[in-house]
Amino acid sequence: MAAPLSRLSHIAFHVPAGTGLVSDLVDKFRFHLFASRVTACARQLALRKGAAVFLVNERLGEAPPAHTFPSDPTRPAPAQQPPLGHGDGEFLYDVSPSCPVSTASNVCFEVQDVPSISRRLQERGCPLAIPPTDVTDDDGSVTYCVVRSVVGNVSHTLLDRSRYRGAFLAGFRTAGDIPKGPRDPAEATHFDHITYACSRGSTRAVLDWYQRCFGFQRFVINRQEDAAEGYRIRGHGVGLRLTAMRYGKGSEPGLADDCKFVLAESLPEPGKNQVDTFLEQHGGAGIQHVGLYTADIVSTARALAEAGVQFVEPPRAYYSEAGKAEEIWEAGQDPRLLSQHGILLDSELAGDGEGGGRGSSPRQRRYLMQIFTKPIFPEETFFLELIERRGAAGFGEGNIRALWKSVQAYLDKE
Ligand SMILES: O=C(O)C(=O)Cc1ccc(O)cc1
Repeated sequence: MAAPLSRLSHIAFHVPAGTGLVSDLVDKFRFHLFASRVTACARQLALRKGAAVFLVNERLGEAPPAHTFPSDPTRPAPAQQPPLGHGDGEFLYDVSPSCPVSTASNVCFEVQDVPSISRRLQERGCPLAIPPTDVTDDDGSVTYCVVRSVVGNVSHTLLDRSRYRGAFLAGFRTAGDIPKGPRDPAEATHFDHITYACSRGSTRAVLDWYQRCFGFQRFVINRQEDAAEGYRIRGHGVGLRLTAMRYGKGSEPGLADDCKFVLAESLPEPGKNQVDTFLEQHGGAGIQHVGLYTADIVSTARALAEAGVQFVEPPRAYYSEAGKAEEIWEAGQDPRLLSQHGILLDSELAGDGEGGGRGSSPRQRRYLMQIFTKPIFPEETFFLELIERRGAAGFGEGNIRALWKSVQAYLDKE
């Protein structure tokens, strides 16, 4: 049996110190800092928005080799004593990704039994980057291990925090204020999906690895999808193969236990290509973007834009394309409002894709709305997305083409 995952815990970034990611997440994306760990060589900050948690790992100064820290007397003493069970030289609960640029490189899952999962992974030929390790502080203990995936620099930390009472993980201190007051207009509730930019021809191996190791199941994201080839979108400058998988059973779209994984591979087409641009500038495959779920995309997009988040602009013709305004009205939305904020809408009739059919009448329109930020690092690599699903579990061709064109326009300008 593959190793069962209970739920997504957080997604970790690795960035050089002083990149401004933490201040952007707090000031622009309205995440709340809630836990921190600082040593002489690393700063680790945990930020939350609803159930979506990012851990930002910043390397401070020169890093000691893993095996000499923390006992090497020639190294400066850590500012905050690392707790027992320190697995890696710099970053607790993670390995340093070999990546020359800022990157989102760890998707961390909660599991029930780390030692038994570690054994199963090793039996399946997956060597562990960090073997089962206990970390203890005054609030209890956490057990974790780290496995490197077959996608570029992506690792997975698997952790059990059932014996931990603190705000985040053992070794971290509580930081920041719990937000009070009225509902946040910039609300987002959880991670909807994580999209990997994969190298050409690697999709099958990635699917097989996640299925073998963690029991992920492929799911169909669009009716036009081919069982063997995935969902191919080609022509008019777009060349993309999408394939999706999930680790849970799949629930109603919009629930927090339903984070999906999307594999994006480029197909040969003339012109610049956002997946290949990512691979080039990131130095290999990795997490290209993360979709943050919101129940009210218009308010969230408005509040984030007012706070300084930069979104890519949809192609000028998007809202005036034949039938687009009608499609938006039929979905119960206002095309003027969506165009004002640059939000894309794609609808499907029941029967398209695989998800969302439960409880909907046979001709009911299901749809999703999306908006994409510009890359958040200096390179054209990682970006964030806001997504609101109204019954649609997959991804529509219209939005993907529009996103592709807007990103291309943005890349061409750079
Ligand atoms: O629409 C989404 O959020 C996807 O995840 C599909 C996708 C994946 C990669 C791209 O470069 C563009 C679109």
